Amino acid sequence: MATLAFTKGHGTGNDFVLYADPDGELDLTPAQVAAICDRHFGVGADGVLRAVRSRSLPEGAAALAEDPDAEWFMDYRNADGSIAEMCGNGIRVFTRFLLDNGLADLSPGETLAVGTRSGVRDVQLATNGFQADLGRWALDGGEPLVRAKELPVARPGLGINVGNPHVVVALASDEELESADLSYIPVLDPEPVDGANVEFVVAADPLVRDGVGHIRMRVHERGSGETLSCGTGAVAAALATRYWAGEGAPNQWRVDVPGGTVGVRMFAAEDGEHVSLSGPAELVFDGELTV
Ligand SMILES: N[C@@H](CCC[C@H](N)C(=O)O)C(=O)O
Repeated sequence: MATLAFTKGHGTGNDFVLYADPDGELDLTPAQVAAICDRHFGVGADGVLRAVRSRSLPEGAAALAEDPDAEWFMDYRNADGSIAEMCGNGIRVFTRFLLDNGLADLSPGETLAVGTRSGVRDVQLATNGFQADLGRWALDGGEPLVRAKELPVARPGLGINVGNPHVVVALASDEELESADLSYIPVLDPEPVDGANVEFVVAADPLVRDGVGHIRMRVHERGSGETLSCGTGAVAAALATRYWAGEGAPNQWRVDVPGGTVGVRMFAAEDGEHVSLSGPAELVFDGELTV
């Protein structure tokens, strides 16, 4: 038995249990993660974020090779204990956790390099919290049909990879968005080998105002179920909507999710187009667990 000092935090309602494990001594099992995330018998969360020094875990070697400044690695687990490559809301909450615990510094205009399983991601302070450069993205995963409970017909989705896999589906109205029952896992046909997070999106009316695109979204996350927000999902949803809107569609987006609002921006970088995500990050309380 060990004592685990943890912090509960969230980004637009996507909530996490965070703990510092600088030397990589407390790698929770999938069953332990699932027990901690259980909303009735545990702390309750959509996932667990372990702050571990990149030099202290095998995946950290690739992060340090990519950027020697990536001292900290965000070891992310979904609520069911499964590993995911990336978490867009998580990286902002992770950064807040590092800063508030004196484990890292970040001044305006500076960048904090964070190791993740999808590569090193650069985080900066932003007016609404933090902004993370999620790097390159790809139309990847085809166009599976998506069936969700309470939606009358199957819809074509669009597969997008932003470090982790997503399928984005356009719905016709807010009524459709609200009536979808996401307590059931959406059925994808064909089913991606590694599964996918599924985003249901409705365009605001007007879609673009003052050069900023505006959409509303709900999500069913792989390994966590319906959540109040998914940062990488918001990024995938904005990318898919821009793709569907065609030429002239904006590179800046506001994405409303049940837990709040995040911002998405597409921009040119040396190695091609990158996409960034901005939004709030809050730490709510500290506690101790016996694991
Ligand atoms: N909530 C996250 C995404 C977490 C990982 C996802 N469930 C997966 O399995 O890929 C976000 O804010 O991006």
